[in-house]
Amino acid sequence: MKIAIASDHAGFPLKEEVRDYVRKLGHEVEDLGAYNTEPSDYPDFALLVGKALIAGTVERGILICGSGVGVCVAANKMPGVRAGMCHDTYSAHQGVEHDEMNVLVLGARIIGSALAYECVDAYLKANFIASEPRFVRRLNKVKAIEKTYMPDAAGTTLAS
Ligand SMILES: O=C[C@H](O)[C@H](O)[C@H](O)COP(=O)(O)O
Repeated sequence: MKIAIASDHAGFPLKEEVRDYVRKLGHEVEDLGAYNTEPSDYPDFALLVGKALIAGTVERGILICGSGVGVCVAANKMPGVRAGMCHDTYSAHQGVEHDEMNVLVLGARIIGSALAYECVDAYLKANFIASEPRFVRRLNKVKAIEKTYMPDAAGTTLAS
């Protein structure tokens, strides 16, 4: 798969490790920064990953900040982006299988790299279970909310 990864300064050390790990798994990774620990603003990086998803240049995203909260909130402001903060492997695969999560969010000040790798593994191996009507019904409801409250974004959302 093609994956976009980005972090702010707080997420930078973990982002470097996760990026290398994802490449080792055989995926193509687009590293959208940050490129050092100089103080930066997490929305800038959430925006870059969201834009790559919306443009269709990547299939999935990974975002990292200090807690994970900031990039998660910011990414979910973009149509078609379904970001979930997962610090356990169950959420990391279930979020894709049930909710078609397309951005995995990690908090670099919360988890260590070993658990982060396992979460990334679970996330990247998982697929949305489109044959399950209840998951599709719920996802369509999420999309309907998006359409209602982001009407100006109609047409810019991701194809699912
Ligand atoms: O949710 C926000 C993120 O965790 C940021 O990474 C965090 O606020 C950065 O904190 P500081 O500017 O104190 O390094």
